[in-house]
Amino acid sequence: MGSDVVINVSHAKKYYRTVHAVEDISLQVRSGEIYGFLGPNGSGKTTTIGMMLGLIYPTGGTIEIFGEQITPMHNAGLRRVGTLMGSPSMMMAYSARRNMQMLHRLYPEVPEQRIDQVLTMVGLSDVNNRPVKQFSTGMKQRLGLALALLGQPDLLILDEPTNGMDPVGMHEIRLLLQSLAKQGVTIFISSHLLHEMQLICNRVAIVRKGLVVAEGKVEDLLKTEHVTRIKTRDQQKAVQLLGELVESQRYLHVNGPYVDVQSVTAEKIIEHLVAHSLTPSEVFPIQNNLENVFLQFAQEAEKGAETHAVENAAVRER
Ligand SMILES: Nc1ncnc2c1ncn2[C@@H]1O[C@H](COP(=O)(O)OP(=O)(O)OP(=O)(O)O)[C@@H](O)[C@H]1O
Repeated sequence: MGSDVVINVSHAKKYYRTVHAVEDISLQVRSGEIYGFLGPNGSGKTTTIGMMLGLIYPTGGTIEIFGEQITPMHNAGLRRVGTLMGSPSMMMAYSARRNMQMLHRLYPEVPEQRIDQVLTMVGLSDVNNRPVKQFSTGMKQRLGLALALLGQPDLLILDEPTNGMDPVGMHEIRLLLQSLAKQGVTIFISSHLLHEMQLICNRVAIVRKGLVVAEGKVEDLLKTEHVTRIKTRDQQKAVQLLGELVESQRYLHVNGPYVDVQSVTAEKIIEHLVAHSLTPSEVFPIQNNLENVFLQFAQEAEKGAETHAVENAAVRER
């Protein structure tokens, strides 16, 4: 393992009786990265983070943070980690500042002025004396982030930190995370908001049903063939015709009134549709996004599973 690897998850697995929450997840996060752990609800993100934080016993695999193995019995590697997971625990009747002061007792080595510094960083300095019970969900998330930052962590592990935030709040948190990364803090962040994460992450793992379906630098994952977005008066017919053009159905995505087509030139698309009397009303190139990447890999995995099932059935019939 390279010395700059901060998180090393190797074949992590978690089964709850018949539920395979995490099937097989491996990933490595390097120092100074903003690493996105992305996937839809129920794909195993929180369970994986629970294992990373030594809260859940893995069924299999290993997890190392700062080179130290993490299990519920061994969590020394978490000394340099700040976390935000679910609803952060805080005293609702107390102010944000008082909550920070209480946590500060656990960090005697951290100077007291860090409290103000962190409250300013998360944009809560103006309301720091208001009781937390008056805070909106987004403000509570900010305070959760402030609590996570108090101990000057080298690594932040955040589970859906922008939950309940409006677009302005999300933007501010994005800027904050980027500035922390610039200061050398490594950030591991889970989210189902692929568009949002595309804007800040250096690398991502996209998970689905407890498996990593795509992993790598965001720019590499997006660097696929160009995508053309088209609109016609008969979407069903367009999908059928375009299906004849593309090598695989995974290159076709229906997006509201549009169909996104990958791996075929706009000229070919127009020619084919016009030849079948379906002149498109709109044709324009779009920037690929992580959502398309996810859909593409998800369809591939689905197809793989179907083929597997058909093959198994064929074997059973023999
Ligand atoms: N303690 C548990 N017992 C049984 N099943 C569980 C348990 N915890 C999670 N699961 C199941 O494991 C799967 C993965 O859940 P997990 O919460 O890790 O996903 P997630 O990607 O974080 O989703 P979300 O964003 O909705 O929290 C889900 O099907 C969930 O119902």
